[in-house]
Amino acid sequence: MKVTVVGAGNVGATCADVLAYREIANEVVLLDIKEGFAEGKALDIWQKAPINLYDTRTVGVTNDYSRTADSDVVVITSGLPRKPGMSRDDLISTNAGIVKSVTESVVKYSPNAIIIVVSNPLDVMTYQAHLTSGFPKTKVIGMAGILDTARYRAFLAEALNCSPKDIQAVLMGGHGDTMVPLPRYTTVGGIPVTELIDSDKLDAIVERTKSGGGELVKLMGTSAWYAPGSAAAQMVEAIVKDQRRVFPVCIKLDGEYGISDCYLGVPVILGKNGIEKVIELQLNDEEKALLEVSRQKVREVMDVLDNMPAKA
Ligand SMILES: NC(=O)C1=CN([C@@H]2O[C@H](COP(=O)(O)OP(=O)(O)OC[C@H]3O[C@@H](n4cnc5c(N)ncnc54)[C@H](O)[C@@H]3O)[C@@H](O)[C@H]2O)C=CC1
Ligand SMILES: O=C([O-])CC(=O)C(=O)O
Repeated sequence: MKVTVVGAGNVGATCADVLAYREIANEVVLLDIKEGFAEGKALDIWQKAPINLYDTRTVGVTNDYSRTADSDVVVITSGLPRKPGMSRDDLISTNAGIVKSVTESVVKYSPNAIIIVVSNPLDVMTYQAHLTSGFPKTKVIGMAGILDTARYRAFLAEALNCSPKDIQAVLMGGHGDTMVPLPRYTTVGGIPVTELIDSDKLDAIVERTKSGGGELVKLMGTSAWYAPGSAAAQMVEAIVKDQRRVFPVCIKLDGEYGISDCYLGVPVILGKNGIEKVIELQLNDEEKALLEVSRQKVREVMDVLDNMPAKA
């Protein structure tokens, strides 16, 4: 299996590293526009192989897409990260052009790839890549839900003083402050979380999750990369090993949840064909209302893209 990661910055290099040391792919091509940058990162990851004992080949290239030819999966992380004081949506004018040009080059050389978008604003950059690629919607998907649920699970594990491994959760909606964590679908070793924690504490964790990306931007001056890079690698793994994992993933909705023509995170089964199935939960009225707020927010940013020149 061959995987390309576009963008050798913080998230892209972390993703490539996880793909390599966990031997998720046979070959990982890391590509960046900055001369020598991806070559250096890929060489560094390769030089770690004798220490960490893996044999995935990592190759770095500067903008040479011919080297990415026939990739099974392509992860797009190229684009600006936000700085303190910015929202993810503020990145749209720069990142839409980057995601568009990268997608054009990717599809030229890997017409059968599954594309995982990471660049922000995530839901709308998934829209951009879907539009530009012309691929079926099951093969152009966005990474956010695994990261957002991981943050939620990590916060819960801390509050309950238990292993994060035992916390199962699902979250829906856009990758922004209107995301919809779902306590009703959260369990700890099979026990409903609501039986283990006060509702005030749970509400505080839900709120912290929603602004989890911003918390890290404030601390570091740029956005997170360890958990995002690992989350993208986990999606690649589900696809290349046809694991049929159940994850929240951003896709285009066409009637599911009563929503059409919008890119949002929903639980899916992820396997060798990309999205194998969208899982439709029986949301209650409160959850439906929260999802509708999130849909409206993403739709507003999709409209911004729709009004940008040459979006397709
Ligand atoms: N979906 C999610 O949950 C997350 C999304 N992100 C997003 O991922 C993106 C990358 O973040 P970082 O890796 O921290 O940024 P970074 O600045 O460390 O890396 C971005 C890389 O993209 C490269 N690049 C720019 N234009 C390019 C082009 N046309 N072709 C190839 N490479 C190009 C840059 O040279 C740079 O090396 C940002 O948009 C960020 O907001 C970050 C974390 C989580
Ligand atoms: O917060 C950001 O800008 C990056 C991101 O999407 C995240 O870490 O959730």
